[in-house]
Amino acid sequence: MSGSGPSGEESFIAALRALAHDPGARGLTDDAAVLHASGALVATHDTMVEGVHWLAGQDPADVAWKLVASNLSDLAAKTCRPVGLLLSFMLGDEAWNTRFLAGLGEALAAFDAPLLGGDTVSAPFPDAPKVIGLTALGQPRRDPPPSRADATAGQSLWVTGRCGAALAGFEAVQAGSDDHALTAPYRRPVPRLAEGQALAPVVGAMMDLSDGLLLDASRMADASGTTFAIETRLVPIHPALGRRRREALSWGDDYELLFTLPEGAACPVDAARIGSVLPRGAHPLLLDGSPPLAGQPLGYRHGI
Ligand SMILES: Nc1ncnc2c1ncn2[C@@H]1O[C@H](COP(=O)(O)OP(=O)(O)O)[C@@H](O)[C@H]1O
Ligand SMILES: Cc1ncc(C[n+]2csc(CCOP(=O)(O)OP(=O)(O)O)c2C)c(N)n1
Ligand SMILES: [Mg+2]
Repeated sequence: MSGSGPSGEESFIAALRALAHDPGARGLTDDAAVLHASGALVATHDTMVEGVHWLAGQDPADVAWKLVASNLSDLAAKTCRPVGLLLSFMLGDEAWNTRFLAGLGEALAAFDAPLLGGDTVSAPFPDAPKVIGLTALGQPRRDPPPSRADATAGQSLWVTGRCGAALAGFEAVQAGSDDHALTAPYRRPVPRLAEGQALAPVVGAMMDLSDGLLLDASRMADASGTTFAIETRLVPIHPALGRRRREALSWGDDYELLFTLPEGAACPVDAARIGSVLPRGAHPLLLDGSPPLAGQPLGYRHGI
């Protein structure tokens, strides 16, 4: 250590040590973590950017929670239990770092996810927009785990939860609401880990939603070379979005599971049947029998 007291980086890593109990983390004192894997490992990474994924004034504890939850949602879609997380963190002021650590600790405990390591860097100037990332590793219940490409004609199409819950929460946060039940789906989404694992024996294709049901469904249809016929009235919608169904289906940030089941198979988790898989036609999606109107966004896409 140079200088007198600990740096922001050293203080932050010291605080992280209290959250990194897994022996593989080596007390966050080594160059790298060590995993003893038997069988397949699933790996995913998601980045979050201030102003893109969260509002500047939000509680950093919620930001930490959502970073963990959005990554674990990808693991859930591959039927995994989490076996390790690696955090990429940009330091803020002391209060920001402290609240982030609090939310991180809550999420690690809630989802039984071991923190194994990561990296901590300074911001280039005070109040620079933050960029944070997380890598998540998981062990799937099934090998190979389900893919986005595993949908076949004749299967039924299902989704967990209610679309539009995150948009309703986002608008409430923007409006300064302190209604925690309304804002929670945006601030603190809960990854469908138990559902993903319970679906392992029976599921066909599976993916997690993040960019909006319509865009993600069209990606799954494309990946599997099929067409998805969705009956939009069957999609559960958050009551606050009752009159804005199309937005609820395309805004995104609802970390739910979209999956297919063999025709006639019973669904082992709480989910809604929203349509069926057809042989590939001219379009990836049919909504109530017709392709979506051109020019209306299907979901959230970066860089446009
Ligand atoms: N910068 C990158 N480097 C390597 N692979 C990437 C990068 N960005 C995205 N991918 C890969 O592209 C695929 C689609 O990514 P994405 O749309 O972000 O998936 P998800 O919605 O599940 O996070 C994934 O396999 C992901 O790993
Ligand atoms: C401040 C703010 N504005 C807008 C949104 C909406 N939004 C931003 S990114 C995104 C989609 C999910 O993020 P992405 O990086 O595409 O996740 P991935 O698909 O890689 O899991 C949504 C719905 C938000 N979450 N927060
Ligand atoms: Mg991604």
